[in-house]
Order: sequence, then C-alpha cells, then structure tokens
Amino acid sequence: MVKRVVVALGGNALGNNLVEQMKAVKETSKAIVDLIEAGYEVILSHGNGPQVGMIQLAMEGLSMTDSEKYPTVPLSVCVAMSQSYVGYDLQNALREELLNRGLVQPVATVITQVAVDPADPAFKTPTKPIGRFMDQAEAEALAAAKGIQIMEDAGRGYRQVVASPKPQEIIEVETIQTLVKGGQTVIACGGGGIPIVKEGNQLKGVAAVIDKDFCSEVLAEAVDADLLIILTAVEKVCINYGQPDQEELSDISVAEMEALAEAGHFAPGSMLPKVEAAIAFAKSKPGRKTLITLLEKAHEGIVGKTGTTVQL
Ligand SMILES: Nc1ncnc2c1ncn2[C@@H]1O[C@H](COP(=O)(O)OP(=O)(O)O)[C@@H](O)[C@H]1O
Ligand SMILES: NC(=O)OP(=O)(O)O
Repeated sequence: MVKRVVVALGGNALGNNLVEQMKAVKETSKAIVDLIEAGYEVILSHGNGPQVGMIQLAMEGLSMTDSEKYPTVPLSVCVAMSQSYVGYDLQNALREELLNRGLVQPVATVITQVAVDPADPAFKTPTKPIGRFMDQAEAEALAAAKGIQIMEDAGRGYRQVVASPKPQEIIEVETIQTLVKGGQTVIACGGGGIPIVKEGNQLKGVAAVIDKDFCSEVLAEAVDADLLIILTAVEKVCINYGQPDQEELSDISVAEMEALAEAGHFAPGSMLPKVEAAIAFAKSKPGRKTLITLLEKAHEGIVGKTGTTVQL
C-alpha cells in the first residue's frame, strides 16, 4: 500500500543564500526522490527563516531609495516571495532528479495562504527568528535603529523576531488534495504559508511568519498523511541537549514526549515546535506517527533504522 508522507524541510535543506540554495536543493532532491522511488507519495513543505529575512532586507533597501516609488513591502508579501523563490529551485531540482532516475511525475509548487486568528496572542509577543544571525552588539544597534525585536536563537546568535500565530486553516487545501490525487509531487505551505486573516470574501495578509513545523502538521492532517517527517540538522531529538549527559531519543510515545517537553528539554524557536508538531500529528488519529531526523537519513528513518519516532 502506498504510504502518504508530508516532509517538512529545515534550514539545512535549503542553505542561506541563492548559491547555497541551488546546491542544497540538489542534495535535498536526492533524499526526497529516494522516498518517491521507494513508493511513498510525498508532499513537501519547507522553512523560510533565512529567505524571508533576506527578501525583507532587499525590499527595505529598495524602499529606502525612493519610498514613494517603492512603498514598503509587507511581511506577508515577503513570505509569498519566499515561497516562489524556494519553490522554483526545489521544483526544478526534483524534476531533474526524477527524470535522471527515469521517473515520470509532475512537480507543482502551490502558493499557499494560511488563515490565522487576528486575536492570536502571538501578535503581541514575537517569537519567530528570521533572517541572518548577528552578534549581540549588532543586533541591539539594529533593533534601536529600526524598531524591530531581536532574540538569542538557541545558542547560535541573535536574530530578528516576528509574530508567529498558529496556523488554523490552509486556504488552498483542495488544490493541494487534487494535485496529490492526480499523482503529482506537491510543494506547499512554504515558510509556514502566507499568513492571512479572513474578512468576508477577502483574504488580508498580516505581518507574521507562521512556524513551518506547525503548518506542516496541519497540512499532514488535511491530506490524511500516514507519516509526518520533519527533516532538520540533527539525527535524533535529544534530552539534556548540548550537556555532557545528552541522550538521543529513538522510539518514544506521545505521553513520554509530552513529559519531556514539559520538563524543558527542547529549545523554544528550534526543537520545541518540532516536538509539539510531532505530538499533535501522532495524537490526531490512531496509526499516525512523526519522524524527526536528518535530511540525508530520511529513507533510513522511514524504515525504522534511525531518527526519533513519536507515536501514541
Ligand atoms: N533537545 C534538542 N535535541 C536536538 N536538537 C535540539 C534540541 N534543542 C535544540 N536543538 C537544536 O534545534 C535545531 C533544529 O532547529 P532549527 O535549526 O530551528 O530547525 P530547522 O531545521 O527547521 O531550520 C537543531 O539543529 C539543534 O541545534
Ligand atoms: N517559517 C519557518 O518556520 O521557517 P524556518 O523553519 O526557517 O524557521
């Protein structure tokens, strides 16, 4: 039986700039096409932290040259740009890898909007790191100059932070379902989706970046996936991460993972959203499970040889 999997690609699958991205998506495509070749039906989503920060900076620079001619580009539009920028490279790299292996399968990127609650408390407390990493002094100077908020990101340096409301509904879900049923490999919900609020028949973009792991979980439920795979820069989720007594987690139940999250083992803004998404998907229907592992270990992980698997 064909198993349907939603694969969420982390930062290391894409790189941090155009040149890195062109290279990274080639390797990413090999790992993804391994799954397709093994008979899995794959729906891809991806992050956009570095990309949306880069696009926002470029748009700000343009605006600064002549703000009347080039009005400020809203963050929601920057997210939309990041979906097409990543989708373009990823779609072409997948197409090429499929063709190289003699597999005939169309690949489509869906510009995806995701509804959020305008009253989500996340709008008052930004938590989503985007853009490049800075040292503390540079970040503080930028925050003062631009009135942005900054945060230390999981021991890796300082970054801008923006609001990250919870995804509620994928607007283009029927389009995605139709393409999946038609046998296409679909890239959707890039960068967590373009955040919008519904106002009657109008969809209004809002200044936020949705977490791609939370959105991938919503996507996985919407397409009735059997498995959610979150690919990142670590082979397994750890307890006491970065400490001398660090331990890797392999097969773990939802209840055990909930207790570890409660005990503070997973860093907010990096591993915690992945763990929360993993728990939510495994809880959503009996038989569903989530795998968190390295991009290049995706196939090994899916057959149970590595990674952290969360199930009821
Ligand atoms: N408990 C933990 N176990 C494993 N990794 C952790 C843990 N806590 C924080 N991390 C960090 O989280 C990172 C993954 O988050 P992040 O880089 O934000 O993800 P993404 O791959 O989606 O870009 C890992 O590479 C690791 O550095
Ligand atoms: N939107 C999002 O979650 O991006 P990152 O995975 O790059 O943080």
